[in-house]
Amino acid sequence: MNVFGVTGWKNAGKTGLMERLVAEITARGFTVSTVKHAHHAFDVDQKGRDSYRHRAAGAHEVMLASGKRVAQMTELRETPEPKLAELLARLSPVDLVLIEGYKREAHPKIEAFRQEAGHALIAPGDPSIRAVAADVSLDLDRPVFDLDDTVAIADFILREVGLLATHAPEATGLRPPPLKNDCFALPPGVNWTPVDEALAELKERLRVVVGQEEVPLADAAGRVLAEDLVAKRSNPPLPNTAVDGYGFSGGVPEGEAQFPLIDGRAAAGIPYQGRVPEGAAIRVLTGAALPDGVDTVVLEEDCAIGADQIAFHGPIKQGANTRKAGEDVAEGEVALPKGRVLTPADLALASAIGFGVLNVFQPLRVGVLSTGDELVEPGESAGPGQIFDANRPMLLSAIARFGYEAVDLGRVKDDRDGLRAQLDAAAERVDVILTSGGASAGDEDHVSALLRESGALAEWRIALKPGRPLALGVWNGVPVFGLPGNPVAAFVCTLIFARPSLSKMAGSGWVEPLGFDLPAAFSKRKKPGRREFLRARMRNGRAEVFKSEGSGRVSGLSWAEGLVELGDEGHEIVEGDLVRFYPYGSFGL
Ligand SMILES: Nc1nc2c(c(=O)[nH]1)N[C@H]1C(S)=C(S)[C@@H](COP(=O)(O)OP(=O)(O)OC[C@H]3O[C@@H](n4cnc5c(N)ncnc54)[C@H](O)[C@@H]3O)O[C@H]1N2
Ligand code: MOO
Repeated sequence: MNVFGVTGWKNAGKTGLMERLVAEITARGFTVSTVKHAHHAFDVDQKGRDSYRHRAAGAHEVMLASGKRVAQMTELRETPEPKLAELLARLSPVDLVLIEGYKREAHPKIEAFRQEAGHALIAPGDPSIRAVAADVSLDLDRPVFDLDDTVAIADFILREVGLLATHAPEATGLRPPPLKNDCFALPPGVNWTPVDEALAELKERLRVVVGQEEVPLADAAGRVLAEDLVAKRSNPPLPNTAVDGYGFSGGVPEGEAQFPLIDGRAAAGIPYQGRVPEGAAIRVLTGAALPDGVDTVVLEEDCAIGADQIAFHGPIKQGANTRKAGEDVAEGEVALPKGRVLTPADLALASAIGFGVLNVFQPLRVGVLSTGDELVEPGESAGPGQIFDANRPMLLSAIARFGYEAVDLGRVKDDRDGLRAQLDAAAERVDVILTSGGASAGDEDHVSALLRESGALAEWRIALKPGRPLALGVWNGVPVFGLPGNPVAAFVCTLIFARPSLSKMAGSGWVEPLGFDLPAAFSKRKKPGRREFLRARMRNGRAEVFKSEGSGRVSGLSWAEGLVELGDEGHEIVEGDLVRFYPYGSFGL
């Protein structure tokens, strides 16, 4: 049963909060029960009443019933107070049990807090307190709600116990709270952030931003498991035969062997009901559950088969040609971990262990927006100073390849109000926004300016080529990756920074590309202090790089089949030296 507590000191507003929560949550269509811990000698009965007299006379339990309600009182007398778990077990099933008091029990709770009551907060020393409902603002490592904001508190509790996903009227699913504004803030004083440091910051600060939903198994390929998949059933469920042949009990020594055949057979899905006597054999077909009295099978090709007996040459080991129950997966075993991106083979496994529906994360919706006065749509007519939007189709298709829902947010001019309106609208529709252009600090770099204005920008100047200016911010709770405008820089930043970040936000955890070392087919001198990615491809076992490193040269991205990474330190690469190559496929493309 889902359980959530309301705790707090005396006069902190617990009972009022309980009352409002019960009203709010039942109004949303859930059934709610409550448990309250009271002081020692509480009594709901009154002296002189019939029920009181029954008790006083020594009854163990007194049940009082009418057409409207039933009350059951248990006199504990000398027996110890029942534990909370025992009390919960007595309640009829409901969607949620709210518990008032029971501070020391480990169930998740919200703490009610009123400043004027004059007590210290319990939350800092008690991890079971998941949030605080207070009449003042507090600086805490947990969510703090206004004590009177019953709607938000109810949302929080329902989300915590997993009820928002299935019952929310909008059916938007279980949605975690938005990311905090400061989630991309860089430590003060940092100017050029090394790539690894930037990645470590993102890995540390980002978390899952999507809700959960249930989907039929057949539609689950590519989706992200939202919980460990625990085998409901062993695979195989019963010991069975791996071949078509004849089953009997025990091993057979070297030499000729004969077994009388009994009537009947065992086939997959059609078990043999009786017991096979010791010394006799029975016809079995691949996949059939082993009948009682059978633990070994001889292949039919190895047998001479008569009307009522078989003969073959031993030896045959006991257990030969059979599969043990659960030899593949045992019931209760975690077959696939939470966060797994489901493959076709995983669907076979999930089905084999008893699942028809899977609890997955809702798809991450990633919006892509291009910025720049100079941009026109691909294929349209372009003036002399105009260029075709190359980034948007590239980024949208990369997002789709990563397995997310790519949302085309179009183009926006270098105009702050227009961009603001676009971001506002986008934040309603998507979980993450990727913009390109306007990320550095020029007069027309409105993305960084706006994010700065919203107070949630970290302009990361990354020690990276290409892709130096990366503006990270949070717009109305939605993370924004302000990618550089140059297509090569936008692409590299997407693969190196956005991809693992998106994976973490989508529930599939931080991912790292798998590269390998190849002898260079080029030579190059590189200064220390920043990492470089070169457009590259593998030919004849060596890494070739594109003839130019220009960050606007789209043709090189297309020519390449991957990236060569040159580390932060200085390099003097000559042909034949090993360099690290990452095929595009290792980035999920
Ligand atoms: N004074 C400085 N100038 C620049 C710096 C710097 O540090 N100081 N950094 C340079 C680097 S490195 C890059 S990368 C770019 C990134 O600048 P922005 O993100 O502000 O991008 P824009 O200026 O808007 O555009 C740069 C370039 O890319 C073209 N572009 C933009 N969007 C698209 C698109 N959707 N499709 C195709 N091409 C696009 C745009 O026309 C520009 O040519 O800043 C350098 N400058
Ligand atoms: O990021 Mo810029 O493209 O390094 O040239």
